[in-house]
Amino acid sequence: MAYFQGQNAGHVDVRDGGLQLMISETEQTILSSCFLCGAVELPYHTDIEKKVRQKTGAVLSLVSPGVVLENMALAGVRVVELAGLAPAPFCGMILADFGARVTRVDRTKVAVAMDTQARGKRSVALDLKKPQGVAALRRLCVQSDVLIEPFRKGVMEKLGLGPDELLQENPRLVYARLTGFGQSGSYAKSAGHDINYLAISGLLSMLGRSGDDPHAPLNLVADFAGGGLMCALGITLALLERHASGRGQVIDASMVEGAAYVGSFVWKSRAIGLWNRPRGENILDGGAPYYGTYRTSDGKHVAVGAIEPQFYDQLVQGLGLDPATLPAQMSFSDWPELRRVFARAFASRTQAEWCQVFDGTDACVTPVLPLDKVHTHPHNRDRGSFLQDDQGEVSPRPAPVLSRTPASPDMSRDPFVGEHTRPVLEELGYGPDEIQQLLDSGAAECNKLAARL
Ligand SMILES: C[C@H](CCC[C@@H](C)[C@H]1CC[C@H]2[C@@H]3[C@H](O)C[C@@H]4C[C@H](O)CC[C@]4(C)[C@H]3C[C@H](O)[C@]12C)C(=O)SCCNC(=O)CCNC(=O)[C@H](O)C(C)(C)COP(=O)(O)OP(=O)(O)OC[C@H]1O[C@@H](n2cnc3c(N)ncnc32)[C@H](O)[C@@H]1OP(=O)(O)O
Repeated sequence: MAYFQGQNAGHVDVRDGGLQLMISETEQTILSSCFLCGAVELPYHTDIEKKVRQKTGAVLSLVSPGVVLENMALAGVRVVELAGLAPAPFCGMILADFGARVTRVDRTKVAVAMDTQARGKRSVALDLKKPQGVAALRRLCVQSDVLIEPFRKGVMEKLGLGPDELLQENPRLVYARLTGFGQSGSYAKSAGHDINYLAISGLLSMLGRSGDDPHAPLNLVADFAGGGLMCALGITLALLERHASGRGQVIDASMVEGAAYVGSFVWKSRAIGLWNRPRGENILDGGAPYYGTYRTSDGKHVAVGAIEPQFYDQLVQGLGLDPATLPAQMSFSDWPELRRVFARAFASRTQAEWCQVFDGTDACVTPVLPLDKVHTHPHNRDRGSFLQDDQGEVSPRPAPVLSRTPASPDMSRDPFVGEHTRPVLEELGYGPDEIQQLLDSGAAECNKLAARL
């Protein structure tokens, strides 16, 4: 534990292998591994935080008289994310939020990155159809802990970048393959998107209103819950296991299976009769009048989840209804009538008025908030559940919150394609002439932020 008592730090510079803190005229070097372990007391300085976080994934927190440098959970983990569509970028963002250094490999000759989940990442542009581009990626993977590849089965093998090759060169590599259908099976080489994977998982057949066709909930379940998030879990598990074995492994992350796994409750609760009615007529799929949404007099909505009798009683009371005049809560055949009674009641007041009635009770009634209102709702505001980045964009904070080493997402602007090609190639040991040759051949591309005219 290195202390610098009471100094007003000049600034910090992070070099490979340690932190160099220039304090007034004295330069102090804190030798530590890249995996900054433990805590280091440092005098607080405004720009230290951003530099240290961006370079090491460690987070500074202000304590008197200095700051404590705590690693984020994934500090020191080096991730290569091959640019793909929504799921892989989400996986990369999760890892970056929790301290990993994520380098996204973009295609060259691409004006704008498709990655809208790019915070905290670096971007290198390599043409993997050129041998030098493949060679650069191989060198990057040798010096990395994780590779996330978002392509259909067989693409990486065609490029000579399959698991056999890369794990041969780096046996510690966690090689994550995020696909829709997995690395085997008759659909393995087929194109698809979230809704296709959700359909094959079985879950889509359960989603939708009574009498309507199956309806996918955005592209949340297969792409994100069963895809990017499940892949991040697999990577974390493999990294944990590597501490014991010292070896990497291949992760076959199929979004069909990830979505189905997320939905295990549906399979596991059929025996208790939770899903034995047609789609949209069960308790949790929109069938029950006490588990759904209702329009209020101002055209907004409230969500009702009053399942248990003791909560249902508070719902009825808050609505000002006489229980004696209502059919039994679990009388399936009376659910349409009960829904009409609730709908009439909710339509008599505004959303805000119903919040005054139900906030603080156990009636399980909450306002349906639009995206641009969630961060100002008192509950979310008090917890800081949504963040505003340097560009003013609001988005969810990383979850879950770790008490001692919480995620600290980088709130600066997203990288543009090829922004970090040169520094990354230098880190890999390429000299100026070699880098120039890569650029001249088109195997790599460096881009600078276009001047704002
Ligand atoms: C529902 C979601 C989809 C969300 C995506 C949307 C957010 C966006 C989709 C379309 C966008 C809009 C559109 O682009 C038009 C506008 C453009 C404008 O600029 C912005 C606004 C737009 C409206 C734009 C807005 C949005 O961005 C969109 C709406 C999902 O379900 S995503 C999940 C998809 N599935 C998977 O990820 C499973 C695994 N992957 C696959 O199965 C396949 O990759 C996939 C997705 C089927 C695509 O197949 P494809 O044939 O295209 O590729 P692959 O077979 O994987 O092969 C990759 C080839 O690329 C080569 N390659 C890769 N990296 C490099 C490199 N650095 N250099 C050179 N070459 C490279 C690789 O070698 C492969 O080449 P080959 O084909 O020759 O082997």
